[in-house]
Amino acid sequence: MARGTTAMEVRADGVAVITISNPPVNALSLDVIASLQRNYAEALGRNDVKAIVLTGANGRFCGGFDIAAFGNKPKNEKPGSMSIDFLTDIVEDAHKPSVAAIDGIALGGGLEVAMVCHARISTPSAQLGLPELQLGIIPGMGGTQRLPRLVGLLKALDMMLMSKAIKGREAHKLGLVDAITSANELVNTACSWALGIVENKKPWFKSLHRSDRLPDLAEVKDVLNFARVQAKKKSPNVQHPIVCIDVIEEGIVSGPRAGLMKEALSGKMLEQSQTSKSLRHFFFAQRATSKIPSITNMGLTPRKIKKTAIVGGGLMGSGIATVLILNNFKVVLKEVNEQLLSAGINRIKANLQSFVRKGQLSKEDYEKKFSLLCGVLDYEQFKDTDLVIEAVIEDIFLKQQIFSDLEKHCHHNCIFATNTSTIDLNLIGQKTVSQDRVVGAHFFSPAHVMPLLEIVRTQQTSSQVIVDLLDVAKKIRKTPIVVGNCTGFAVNRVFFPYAQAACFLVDYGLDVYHIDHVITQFGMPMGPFRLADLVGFGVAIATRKQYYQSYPERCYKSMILQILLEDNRTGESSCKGFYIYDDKRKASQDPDLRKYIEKSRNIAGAMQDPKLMKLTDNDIVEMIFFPVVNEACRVLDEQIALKASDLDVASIMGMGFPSYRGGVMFWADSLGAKYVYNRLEAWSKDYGEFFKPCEYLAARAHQGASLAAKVDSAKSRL
Ligand SMILES: C[C@H](O)CC(=O)SCCNC(=O)CCNC(=O)[C@H](O)C(C)(C)COP(=O)(O)OP(=O)(O)OC[C@H]1O[C@@H](n2cnc3c(N)ncnc32)[C@H](O)[C@@H]1OP(=O)(O)O
Repeated sequence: MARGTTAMEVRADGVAVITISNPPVNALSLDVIASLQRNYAEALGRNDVKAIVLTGANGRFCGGFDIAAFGNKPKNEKPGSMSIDFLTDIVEDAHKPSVAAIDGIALGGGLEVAMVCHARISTPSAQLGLPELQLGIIPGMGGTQRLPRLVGLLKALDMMLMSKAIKGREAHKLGLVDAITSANELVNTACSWALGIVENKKPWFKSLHRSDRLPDLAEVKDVLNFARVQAKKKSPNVQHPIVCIDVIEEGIVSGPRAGLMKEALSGKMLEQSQTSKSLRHFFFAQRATSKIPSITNMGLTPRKIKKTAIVGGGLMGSGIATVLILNNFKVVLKEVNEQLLSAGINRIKANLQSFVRKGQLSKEDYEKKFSLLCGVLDYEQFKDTDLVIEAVIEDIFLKQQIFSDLEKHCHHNCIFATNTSTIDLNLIGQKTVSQDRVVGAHFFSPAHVMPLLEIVRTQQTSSQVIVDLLDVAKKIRKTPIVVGNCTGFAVNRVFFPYAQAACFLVDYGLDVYHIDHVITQFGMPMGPFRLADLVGFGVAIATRKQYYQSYPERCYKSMILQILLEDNRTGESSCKGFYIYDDKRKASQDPDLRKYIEKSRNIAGAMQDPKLMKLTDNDIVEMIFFPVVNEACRVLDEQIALKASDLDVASIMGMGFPSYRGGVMFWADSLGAKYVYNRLEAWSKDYGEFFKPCEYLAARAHQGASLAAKVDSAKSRL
C-alpha cells in the first residue's frame, strides 16, 4: 500500500493546487515524493496552468521527510537528485511560480520544499523549523542553503543548531514567509499571490539566489567559527552539528550549488551514522511508550481530571504541583503544619519565577497559574478531587495511613497515585479497599523540569486509571512509560548497579574523579560520584537498602557512602561529599577523599587489582554500564517493562543517558548481545555474582538475537 500521495486540482483561475496527503503529519514518503514529481511534471506541461500552490491536507502542511523511510532509500540514489535535479532545477527554476500555503507545521523537508517555492503564505500559529539535527542528520533538500538566505545567518544557525521552530507570525517578521492569513483564507490568498507573481505584481524570488541577508565573508567566517566552538562544547561526541556548519559555509563561500552538493553528500554519509540511527530510534521510541497493548487499544477514553491534590509539599511535591498548575490543573497542596505548607508554597513560587526569569512565562501568566494553587492543612478540600498524588517521605507506614485517609475523604472515582521511587505499591495500598485506583506516578527530580513520568501499575490497577494517567502525562507534557510493580520499578531498578559498579571499581583501586571523567566523556551529564553527591548520601543509602533486601545476590556492598556520612559528608547539600563545593555549588576535587577510600578498601578487603588498574576508558564504561544492561534484561524478562525501547526512553529521559547512543538497550545492541554477555561472564568469574549475566541475556547471546527481541517465556507482572 502506498504511504501517502499528493492530489492536484486545477482551478478555473489557472492555479494548480497540489495537496500533500499522508496522515497524520503529511510526511514526505518516497510515494509522496514520486507523486509530487508527477504532479509537477503535469502542471508545468499543461497550458491551462499558470501557477502552482503547494499545501497540506487537514491543516498540516508537512512534517518533513518520512523518518521511517531513511533506510528504504534506493542504495544507488544519485546525490542531489531531489534537492538539485528536482527541487532546484525543476521547481525553483520553473517558468511557472510556486507558492506554499502553510498551516499547522512546516518542519524539515516540509519547510525545505516551502523555501524552494517563490513565496510562502502562512497562518500565524503555524510552526516552521528545521529540526533535522535532532535526528543526527543535517537539513537536506537545500535547507542549509536557503534558510540563511531568507532569515540571515545568525537566525538560521540558531534555528538549525538548536532545532528551534518559530511561529508563522515571527517567520513573517523575519521574511521567511511573505504574508500571514487565517486558515480559511490560506489557499485563496496563496492562489492570488501566485497569480500576482505571474502578472509581475508580486516579486518572483528564488531563495537560492538571494544574498542580501548574508553578512560579508569575513563576518561569515567569524560567526561560523564561533558556532563551531559552541557546538563542540555542547556536543563533543557527535559530528553532525559541525558538518552542518561546514555545509553552510561551503554554500556561502563557494556558491549555493556547491553548497547543495556538499549538503547532499554529507547528508547521505550522516544518515548511515550510528548517531543518526540512534536518534531516529529515540524519536519513534518516545512515541511508542504510550501504546500499551490491552489498555490503549481497548476503546477507553480518558476521564476529565479537573482538580488534583498533592500530599506533601517537599521538593518532589512542590515540583509536581508546579508542573500541574503550569499546565492549567487546579492543585490542592496539603501539608501537616503552617510552616511546612508555606515552605512548599514558596518553593512553587520560586519554581514559577524561574520560568518567568527564562522568559518562558509572562508575569500575568505567573499570577494566573499561581491562582490555581490552594494550600490546606486538612482533607476538607479533597472531596471533589479527581487525582491525588502522595509525595511524602519514603515511609511505608505513613503512606499507608495517608492512603486510608484518602479513601475516607475522596470520592469513589478519585485516583490515588504515589510518587514513591522504590516502595512496593501493594504495600502502600494495603490498607485500602480501592486497590484498582492505586497507581504509581513516579516523577523524576526536579519534577517541573525532568521530562519522564513512570506510571506504575499493580495487578489490580484498572486500565481506566492507566488511560487517565497517560492523558495527564500528555497534558503536562511528560513522556510516560508504563511499568510493573517491583522494588525500584523499571528506571531506578535498571540503574541501581550503576553506582554499585562505580564503587566496586574504586574499592579495587580506581580513582573516583577519573571514573566520573570517563563517564561524562561517554556522554552522561555527570559521573556516578557527582550524582551521588547531588542526590545526597542519606537518600542513596536508604534506597540502596531496598535493593540489598530485594536483590541480595547481585548487589555490591561498598561502605564508602556510609564512611563519608559518618564524618558528616552528606553530599552537595553539606558542601562535602566525594567533591567539595563552594558557595556557588561549584564542585572541586578533594585530596582528603583518599583517607575515606582507603578505609572503604580495607573494609572490603579489596586489593588493587593489576587487571583492573589496566582498564581503558572504554573498559570502565562497559564495567559500569553492562551491569545496568544486565538488570534491564531482567526487567524485560519479568515484563516489568513492556519493551526494550521503553527502557531506552527511560534511560535517556530519566537518567541522562546520551540520546545519540539511542538509550541503554539500543547502545548494548549496537555492541551485540554476545559481546555484552562474554564480558559480563568473564568478570563474573573474577569478581562474582554482581556481574553474572542473567538468563535473558544469555539466551539472546547464544541465539545471536538482539536484546530488544520479543520474549515468549516471561512471566508477566503486569
Ligand atoms: C530531507 C529532510 O531534511 C529530512 C527531514 O525532513 S527529517 C524530518 C524532519 N521533521 C521532523 O523532525 C519532525 C518530526 N515530527 C515532529 O516533531 C512531531 O511529530 C510533529 C511536531 C510533526 C507532530 O507532533 P504531534 O502532533 O505531537 O504528533 P506525534 O505523536 O509526534 O506524531 C504523530 C505521528 O506521526 C509520526 N511522525 C511525525 N513526524 C514524522 C515524520 N517526519 N516522518 C514519519 N513519521 C512522522 C509519529 O511517529 C507519530 O506516529 P504514530 O502515531 O504512529 O506514533
